Amino acid sequence: MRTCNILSIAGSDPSGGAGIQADLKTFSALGGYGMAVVTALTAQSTAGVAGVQEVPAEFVGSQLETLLNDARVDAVKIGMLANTGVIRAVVKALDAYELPCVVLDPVMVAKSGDRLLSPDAIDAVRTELVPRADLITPNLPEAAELLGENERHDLSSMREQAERLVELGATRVLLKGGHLSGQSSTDLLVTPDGLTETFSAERIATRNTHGTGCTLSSAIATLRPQRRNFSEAVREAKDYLTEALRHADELDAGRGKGPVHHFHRLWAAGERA
Ligand SMILES: Nc1ncnc2c1ncn2[C@@H]1O[C@H](COP(=O)(O)OP(=O)(O)OP(=O)(O)O)[C@@H](O)[C@H]1O
Ligand SMILES: Cc1ncc(CO)c(N)n1
Repeated sequence: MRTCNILSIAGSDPSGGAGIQADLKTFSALGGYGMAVVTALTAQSTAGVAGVQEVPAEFVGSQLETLLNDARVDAVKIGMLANTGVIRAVVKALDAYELPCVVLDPVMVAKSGDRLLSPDAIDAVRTELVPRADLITPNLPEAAELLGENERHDLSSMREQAERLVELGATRVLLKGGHLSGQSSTDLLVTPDGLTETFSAERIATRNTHGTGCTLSSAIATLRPQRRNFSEAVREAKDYLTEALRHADELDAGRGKGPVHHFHRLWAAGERA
């Protein structure tokens, strides 16, 4: 099978734990070929975000047009978009090039608490981007923001919120439970036929969870074209993330909330030997 091209449209995280850096590592680790359109530079470490320099929307559009006039793309992962202008440039490209397998991580706030999306851009995410995605992967605060509701922390309310996000126009919703507490870390997938599937993994006892959301959405985007359906891709993406979390404490990438450990599965398993 030919190698899949996976495009990340996201912000840069110099610490390598989140954003395009995490996305590209994930694409490679799972056998994809990574491409990246940068929407914003952040001055960021494991300790937090010191500043954001947004890429002008026209230049995001120019990056997309230049790339997509040349390259075939099998799946897209969308992360930090910063503002409404950038969202519109991305929407334009999604429509013009009819991009397949769009996984939208509606990034709003970093784990450190710093804002990565202007509050006045939430409406454009909700009305223009959510309906164009094949899958959205909000965490609990992002789901609440998109719905204009309070944040909920129990599985039955999560299911109701995921269903309301489908009513809002999302094709599929993976509502992530990383912000819950307990022995396991559970995410809920609601599909277009209204079915809910639960994905549970052992909760790894580590403070190094920087970029878990970026890693999960990128893993799903990489695996979906290589698997039969989203359900299989999500299951395997979560296994990959849990393994990356299990090895996170082996890294020494800063003194704050460190990144998860991406490693090349094919090489690690000796399959290329
Ligand atoms: N300690 C943990 N052990 C196992 N899985 C975890 C843990 N923390 C988060 N996860 C999983 O990581 C994925 C991302 O969830 P989370 O809700 O933390 O995303 P996020 O807040 O968008 O992440 P970020 O903003 O750091 O990119 C989910 O599949 C969640 O279940
Ligand atoms: C650039 C970037 N994208 C996404 C996240 C999500 O945590 C982050 N911290 N930084």
